[in-house]
Amino acid sequence: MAGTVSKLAAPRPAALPAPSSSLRSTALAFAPSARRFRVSLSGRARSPVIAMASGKEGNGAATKRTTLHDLYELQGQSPWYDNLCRPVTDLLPYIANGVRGVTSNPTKAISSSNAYDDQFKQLISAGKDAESAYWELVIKDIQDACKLFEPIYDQTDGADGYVSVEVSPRLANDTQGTVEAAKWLHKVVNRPNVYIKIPATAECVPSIREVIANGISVNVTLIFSIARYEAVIDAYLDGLEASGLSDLSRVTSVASFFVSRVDSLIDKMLEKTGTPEALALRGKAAVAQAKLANQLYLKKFSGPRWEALVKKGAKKQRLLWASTSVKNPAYADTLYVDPLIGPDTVSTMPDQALEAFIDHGTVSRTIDANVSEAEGIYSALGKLGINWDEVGTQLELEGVDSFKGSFDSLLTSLQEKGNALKPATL
Ligand SMILES: O=C[C@H](O)COP(=O)(O)O
Repeated sequence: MAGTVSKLAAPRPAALPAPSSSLRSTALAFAPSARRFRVSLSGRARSPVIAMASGKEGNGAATKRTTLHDLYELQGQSPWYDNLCRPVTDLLPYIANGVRGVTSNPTKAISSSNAYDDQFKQLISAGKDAESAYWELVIKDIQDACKLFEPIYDQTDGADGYVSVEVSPRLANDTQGTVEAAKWLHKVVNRPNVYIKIPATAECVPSIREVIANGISVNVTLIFSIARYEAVIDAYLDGLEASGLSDLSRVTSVASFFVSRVDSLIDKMLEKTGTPEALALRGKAAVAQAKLANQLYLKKFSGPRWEALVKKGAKKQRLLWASTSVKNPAYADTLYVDPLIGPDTVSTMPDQALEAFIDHGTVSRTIDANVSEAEGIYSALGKLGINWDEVGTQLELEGVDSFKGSFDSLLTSLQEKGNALKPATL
């Protein structure tokens, strides 16, 4: 059973094109009852969706229309897939089922799969060191994925159909290093629909401004608080203004606001407080803050300053909901998707969230519903001692540390693997 479309759903905006028929021809019949994740030949956990896409269970039937198509066509929200790994052609059925962009985590992809082994061996044999080899593996995936999403990018005149790749997490506190890395990555990937991912750390907010000013499209990641989100929007606006470009239509950006991690941390704090009032607010902080972020977006992308940029073709920096998979099994599995639906937004979902939404998500405009309730929750949490800026700082530190940690450990393991290969191959 596909998810239901709300009777209140707005009519499809005329400007939004239907999914490409060529993309939709890929066979996939989603089976909501097929909950088991399988292990593919590459060793990576695959969802039933992917298994069918590989042809092992596909029946060659026409693509089934899903709630993902409704999400975009009825509500103007772009569903993206929060997972990019080899073979990149595994993305085709996702695209056919309504996915319109992809966020990547190369460290996770490479460390959990043996599909990179052959290219890695070739690179080491050719004399590359482990870190150069890492970037070549990443760049190949990103270029291949960009090609798959190019039709969406073209159909939407550069508004959608992006593939996002991060600069080295080791640079998360290095303003100029991040600028140089972003320029390099943009140049070597050399695709119009790549987003260079830069973290919203205090040090990298100026990098965002600089990279945008250089005409490079950016996915700003690791945003956890309203205060930092406002600084990110300002960096985007400043960068557009500083660019000197007469046509701003090809410099775009998404602001990745992390959702579930906010609840994970605040829930713990509320449990520590332990009062009935505190306990009643568990599972409510993340969505409330996200709704308020959207209010800020509406305010900042309006008025004379923004209108002057629109005259030069500027596109709004869309809010992208990240960290959308539910961490507390007691919560509804679409908790971080259903209440955050609205126009000109993106929701990037890993397999579990994507499948839950296809199966029983509700397509209805929710992002600007119950805003005063969200304000009430935000302020009640403040009165209970939750300091939103401190929550943002803690989550940012944890996020940066975790990305750096996995990057470092992958590079160590690639170095060991490379050293082990050398005697046999050189
Ligand atoms: O979209 C964001 C990242 O993939 C992180 O998600 P996560 O908070 O579920 O780890």
